[in-house]
Order: sequence, then C-alpha cells, then structure tokens
Amino acid sequence: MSNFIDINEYTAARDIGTFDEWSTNCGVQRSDGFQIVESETNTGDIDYSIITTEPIPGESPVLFVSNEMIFTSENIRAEFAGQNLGLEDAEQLLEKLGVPPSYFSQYHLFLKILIEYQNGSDSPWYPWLNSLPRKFSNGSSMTPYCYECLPPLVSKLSMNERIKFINFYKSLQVISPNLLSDDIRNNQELSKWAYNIVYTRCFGNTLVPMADMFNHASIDVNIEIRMDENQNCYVYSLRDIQPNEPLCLSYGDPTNPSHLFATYGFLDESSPATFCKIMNIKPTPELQNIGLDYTKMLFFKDTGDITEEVWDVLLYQILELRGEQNVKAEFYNAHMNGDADTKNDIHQRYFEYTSSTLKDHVDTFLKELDDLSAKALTKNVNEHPRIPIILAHNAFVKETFLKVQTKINGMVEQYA
Ligand SMILES: C[S@@+](CC[C@H](N)C(=O)[O-])C[C@H]1O[C@@H](n2cnc3c(N)ncnc32)[C@H](O)[C@@H]1O
Repeated sequence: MSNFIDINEYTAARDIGTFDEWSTNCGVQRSDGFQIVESETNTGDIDYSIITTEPIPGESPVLFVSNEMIFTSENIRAEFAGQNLGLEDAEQLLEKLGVPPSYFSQYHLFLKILIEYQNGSDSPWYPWLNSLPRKFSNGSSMTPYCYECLPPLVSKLSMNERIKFINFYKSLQVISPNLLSDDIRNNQELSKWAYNIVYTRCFGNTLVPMADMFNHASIDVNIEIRMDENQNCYVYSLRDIQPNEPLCLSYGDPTNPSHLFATYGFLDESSPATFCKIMNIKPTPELQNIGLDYTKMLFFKDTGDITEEVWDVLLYQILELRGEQNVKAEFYNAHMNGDADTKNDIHQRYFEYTSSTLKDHVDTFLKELDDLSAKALTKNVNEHPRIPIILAHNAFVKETFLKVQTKINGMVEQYA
C-alpha cells in the first residue's frame, strides 16, 4: 500500500531536502551556487525561493530540467485521449459551465496532479509533490467572507478564482473511476490543493519541477524560462547576477499587484503602482482609446504620482456628464492626433472638476478601505486564515492612496 501525501495545511511539512536530492538524481542541472532558501512572508508563513551564492554571467544557463520530468498539457492529453476516461466529457462540461477552452491546459495539469497524488509514493513525482506548499492565500483558497473584506477589483478577481476552481471540481464527476477513484474525485480539499498547485506554479501549459521554485519580482527580474522544441526546460540569466541575489522571474504585469494577489496569493510589495480603483466607468471604445485600462490607470506607491490616463479618462467622463460634446470631441481628436498642447489647455480649463472628482474618489476609497479592514478584524483568524494577508493588502493600497491624497491636495492648493 503506497503512502499518500498529507495535504493538511496545518499539520503537513514540506520535504524540500528529499526533493532537492530527487531532482539531482533525475538529471536536473543547476548553475554553481544555485540554492533553495527558506524565508518568512509578510504574514509569517514559510516560503521557499532560489538564490545564487556564486556570480552568474548574463545570458548563461541557470537550470536545465529534462522533458521527462515536466508536465505539459499536450502530453497529458496524448496520454489519456481516446481511452474513454471522460477527458472529453469533462471538457464539454467545463464549457457548459462557462469555462473557456483557453483554460483546458490548466485543467489537464490539474488532472495530472490528482492522478499522481493517487499513485501515492509509487508516483515518480512523489518527492516533488511532497515538497509543495499546503497553505495558499490566493482567491480560490479564501472564504466567501474574505471577498467582502477586499476592494472591488481584487475581490472580483479572487471570487473568479473560486468559481473557476468549483467548475474544475464539478467536472471531475464525469471523469472515469478508472482514471480517478471516487475518493479522489469527491475530495474537494484535495482538488483545491491540486488546483492551487497548478495556478500558482504553472507557466503557460507546463509544470516544471524546480523551475516552479522561482519567485516573482516586479523590477529585479534576472532570469527567464525557455522551452526547446522537445519541451526541455532551460532557465537563463538575463544579466550578470551577483552572489546572494535572489533568482526571480516575472509572473506577469508588474504595475498592479491585484492580479498576482488573486491568482498567486502574495502581496508584491515591490510593485511600484496600483490600479487607481476607479471602477464605475463603462468601457466604451473611445474611453479605451483614451486609456481606460487596469494596467494604465495607476497610482504610484512612492511618489503618489497619477498617470496621464487617469486624468484623461476622468476629464472625458466629466465632459460627457456635462454634455459638452464639442469640447469632448476636441479633446478626443487632440488625444488621437497626439496634440499635447490642446489636451493640456482643456485639462487646465476643467482642472477644478477633474481634481475634485479625483479627490472625492481617493477620500471615499480611503474610508472604504478602513471599513473593509475593520470588517476583516471582526473575524476569527482561525476560521478565516487569509485575513492577515487581506489586511496586509488593504494596508498596502492605503499607503499608496494616502500618498496620492497628499499629491492632489498639493495640486489643488497650487491651483487655488
Ligand atoms: C512558483 S511558486 C514559487 C515557489 C514558492 N515560493 C514555494 O515556496 O514553493 C509561486 C508562489 O511563491 C510565492 N511567491 C512568489 N513570488 C513571491 C514574492 N515576490 N513575494 C512573496 N511570495 C512570493 C507565492 O506564494 C506564489 O504563489
């Protein structure tokens, strides 16, 4: 009888030492000084990441993992397709549940994790699985109450993760018992663990043991993952790296921590900016041309700077509300033609309105953030273990908004 991995987030320990040895025995190659290190997160959880104790020149190999160790969606599909194991039925059910086919790759990885879990210590990947985290703080691992303690965008993104997980879980019901036993298919906690492993560690449609140990950086990204035509994985340095530097990838948009927070469950404090949280604007094509976009409408953490897109979108909306169609058209044309002088002129004339709208938004949002955090504090952390990261998130956003508040107040004073 083979042993199953203990996935209990409170009791199970991650066996990193055995995983390290296993990866060497499987032929994983690493640069000199490549080391897995342990650290504590901003909410007191244990996290592992990679550093180098030796210098690494730019454009040189840091890690090699052979395709035999890697899970890819194509391989999983090829392994199980056409055997009446329910894979195709599960995909159809997912589509019916509203999960688009673009998520099927991750679904295949999710199945593969469950299959290897089921194989227990007989799985060739057992040492890797037993090294993986048991506790997650991403959207799918939150309680419904947690969403009520987060601001709208990140709350919605987190809730979407939960919905996606529930749909993945539901679709297991049509997977054949010959592939996954009833015990596995009906184990929601286990499914959530498998889902979280996939969504916090996959790159595109692959899961690569050891390459999944690299943490994210917003600014100091110094490595990159490359796959060759045979799906072997190489990690390369992007520049010269000094001893004791962490080796970090970019997981995605570095300008706004909300998406990373919802998917990966960590607060990227190195993120220079955050979305300005102006949510109640209907995205017309004109507004989108002007800059209505989560990645462009930003407030900067250190300076309180506000992007031009925030001012432009607000002004455009104000002109619309005031029925000033001619000025609106003039502003739009100036924007589209790159006529900065005309834009500036219109901005000056309406500064009183844009600045007071922005000031109201920031003041109201700061109050909302305090209310959300106060709500989070009323709950027992044992029942809602993600509360600390939610509080850290809200505090981080508040710090940025306070800087912006000071900035706007200064601008308004100068204008008066
Ligand atoms: C691909 S794994 C990286 C390895 C992981 N740290 C571990 O202990 O196994 C992604 C997870 O690492 C953590 N993580 C990655 N980058 C981070 C960062 N900059 N700050 C805090 N946690 C980070 C998050 O928990 C994320 O879900």
